[in-house]
Amino acid sequence: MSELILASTSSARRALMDGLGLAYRAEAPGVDEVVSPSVSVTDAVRELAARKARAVHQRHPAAWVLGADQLVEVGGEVLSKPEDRSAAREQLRKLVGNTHAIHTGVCLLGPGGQVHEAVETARLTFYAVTAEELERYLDLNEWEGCCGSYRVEEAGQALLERLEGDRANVQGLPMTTVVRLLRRAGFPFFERR
Ligand SMILES: Nc1nc2c(ncn2[C@@H]2O[C@H](COP(=O)(O)OP(=O)(O)OP(=O)(O)O)[C@@H](O)[C@H]2O)c(=O)[nH]1
Repeated sequence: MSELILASTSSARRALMDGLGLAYRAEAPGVDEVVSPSVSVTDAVRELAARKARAVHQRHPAAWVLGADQLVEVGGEVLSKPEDRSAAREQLRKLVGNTHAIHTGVCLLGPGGQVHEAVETARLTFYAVTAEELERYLDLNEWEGCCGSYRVEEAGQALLERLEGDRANVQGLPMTTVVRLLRRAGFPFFERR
């Protein structure tokens, strides 16, 4: 099977792929993540995942390349990664006591131009916590590098009242879907090394 490359700088995405046990390596996509504001949030993550995969696939056309992109949607607003603590505070204020959607686009490009792609959505409801509790959570710095300013697999799970969907999707890769795409592409699992 051709080499598998994860077109990502995300440590959370690497951790999820490590768990799968397939041989792969990661490479930064190096693309700008700007899309037209007129594009729907699901089309935006689909396009950006494909853009990241294409950028790495152009450098390694004989490989399989997996790209992903994630955005949060709440009250009609789209959130990505916060620039700083105050931006993270603003994001979390919108999420607490509310239900938001996390959309993740994934795109798997193959050596012969094969394309397998999907967009997965999870819905999360957060407890209505006090401003003081929110400051304590911000002090943990879990907001850094995270779309929506929280980490569902770490202390941020204490904000989570209800989750509908794939928990791995919230972390950065909807692994149920990633496995489906990899199986469609013919990847063998549980190979003896
Ligand atoms: N650990 C963790 N990371 C999260 C969580 N929610 C979102 N993220 C991260 O937030 C980031 C979403 O932003 P993206 O623009 O899709 O990805 P990125 O971080 O720029 O990384 P690239 O794949 O290189 O584009 C990803 O790195 C996700 O792994 C979470 O609950 N836990």
